[in-house]
Amino acid sequence: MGSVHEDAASHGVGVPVLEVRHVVKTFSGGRGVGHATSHDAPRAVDDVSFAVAAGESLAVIGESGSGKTTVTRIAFGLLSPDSGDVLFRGESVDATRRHRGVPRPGTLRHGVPRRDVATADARRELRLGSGIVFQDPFASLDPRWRIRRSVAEPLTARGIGRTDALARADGALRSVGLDPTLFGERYPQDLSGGQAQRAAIARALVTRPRILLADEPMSAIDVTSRIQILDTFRAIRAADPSMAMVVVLHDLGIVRMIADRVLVMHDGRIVESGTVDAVLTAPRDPYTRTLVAAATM
Ligand SMILES: Nc1ncnc2c1ncn2[C@@H]1O[C@H](COP(=O)(O)OP(=O)(O)OP(=O)(O)O)[C@@H](O)[C@H]1O
Repeated sequence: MGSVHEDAASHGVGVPVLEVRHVVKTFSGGRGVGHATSHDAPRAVDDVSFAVAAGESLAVIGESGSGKTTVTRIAFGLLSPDSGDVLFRGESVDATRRHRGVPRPGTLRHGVPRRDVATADARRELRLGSGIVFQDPFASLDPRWRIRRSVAEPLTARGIGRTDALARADGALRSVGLDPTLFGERYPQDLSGGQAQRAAIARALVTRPRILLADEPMSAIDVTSRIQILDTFRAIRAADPSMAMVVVLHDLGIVRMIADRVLVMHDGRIVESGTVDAVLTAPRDPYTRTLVAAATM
């Protein structure tokens, strides 16, 4: 494979956990009706490539509407790209579209191109091997369920027995600083925003994912609880140094505290990427300079 993105190559060892290659996404109401309306809409994501290595924490920053949520949703299999590919642990997740109509000799198995079988497997692996934390913690916690049950649910959904799953849920709650005897039996509405976000993180971690996505995990949380969320992210990285993280953020101070590397997006493209130190202390791109200057005002 000669086309591994330079970020992955420069970062070093082995196959990246997650790799995004030349991803393009346009949102358009007019697609599929025979008009060329999709050409009129700007690309929400425009030829974006990046890779995340095991143990690495990558921050994605950029102004509102720059494409951060769209590209990370594509990377984590929540949305399909128009073109490009996503690889989870070296296996293509989005190859079906790219290779459709170009069956290579010997790729048929029971009438299904083998590529499609591999892609379906890779999609499943991505789903099982990733954890996702959203901006609003209450969106990922069922209001009818006690916290312990919500945290255990990704395990019971994978066929793990209830007793085992609840014991592991208690462990996950402890790992985010929530005492399971105090919080496990509560309902989400009886938690503060910060506590609920930590419970949502516990739910994302309970399956021991290889990679965690957090999309603006602190923006719906009051300022005092943000410190606890920040500490939680640091603690979970320390507890599992091989887990990779992708965090969409807008606060550059937080980027410094929890990320190793940063991607800066602008109008659907990556305008700059590198180590947090390099990008935030000596930004090369004019747009990044504006962001950094605004943050230090
Ligand atoms: N479902 C959708 N339908 C139409 N347009 C969309 C949809 N989702 C996103 N967009 C558009 O795509 C572009 C990128 O949006 P995206 O949410 O990825 O940006 P963002 O950088 O995450 O912004 P924010 O920081 O405000 O969350 C924006 O112009 C947005 O309006």
